[in-house]
Amino acid sequence: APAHPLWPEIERVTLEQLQYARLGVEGGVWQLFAEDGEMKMYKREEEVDGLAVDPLKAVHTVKGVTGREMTHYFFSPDVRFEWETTLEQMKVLETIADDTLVILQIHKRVWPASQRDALFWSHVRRVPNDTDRDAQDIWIACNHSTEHHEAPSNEGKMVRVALTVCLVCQTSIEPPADGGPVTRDHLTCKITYCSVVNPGGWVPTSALRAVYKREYPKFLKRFTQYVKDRCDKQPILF
Ligand SMILES: CCCc1ccc(-c2ccc(S(=O)(=O)CCO)cc2)cc1[C@H]1C[C@H]1c1ccccn1
Repeated sequence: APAHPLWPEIERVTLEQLQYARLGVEGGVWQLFAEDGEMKMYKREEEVDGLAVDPLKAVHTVKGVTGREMTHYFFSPDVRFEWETTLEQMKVLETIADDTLVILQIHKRVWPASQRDALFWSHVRRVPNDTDRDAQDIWIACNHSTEHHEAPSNEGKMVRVALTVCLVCQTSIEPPADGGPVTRDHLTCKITYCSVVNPGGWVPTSALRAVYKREYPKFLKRFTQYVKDRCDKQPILF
């Protein structure tokens, strides 16, 4: 593993997020707040110092793509502006490895919140499926707030959010009955997207919850459609 000061935290948080995502939405603590076809979005209403920091968990099933493809496009900074509509600026501050970056993002102002930025490490990895041997490997992309000497101290111009986000994907293949080649029609990707965003500065709780209710379903729907469109007619990446 690369000898980088962040590496132990990246390893720990990524594996913690994988376990957290795999818990699903049991326990009756998750409140379904949005549904669109296969996509189901849940939240828990929590406040930290009077700030709404509502953990979010979404589950979705997408046909025709693999978990590797889904997490690749989520991780890749080169395509982020294609699907992330709330992004205003983005800078890769450090490339720790080809699967690990430090990124500074400035998000568009989302009324009534003032403009915010997010500084986080971003990591993507394949995790062998330890429960079901003949299943495909699991892929996880994880973004977690960090400090970085390269990040311009925005002299109080911007409020910095704290976030932990993961996208966990499990691919299944239903091989064609006639023994023919596996095509995208035989692929199903089960996705769990988890996010906890601390807005970093006070936002009216009801207004922030209205923003989440509007932005998160739009975000996940747009992102997954973007990946389907990108992968269509392309060779499958397992
Ligand atoms: C006051 C807080 C503003 C605010 C800052 C940031 C984010 C946010 C940042 C990163 C990620 S991601 O999943 O890592 C994809 C890479 O961008 C998702 C969400 C969300 C909100 C809140 C506004 C909500 C929202 C939710 C979903 C998409 C966009 N915005």
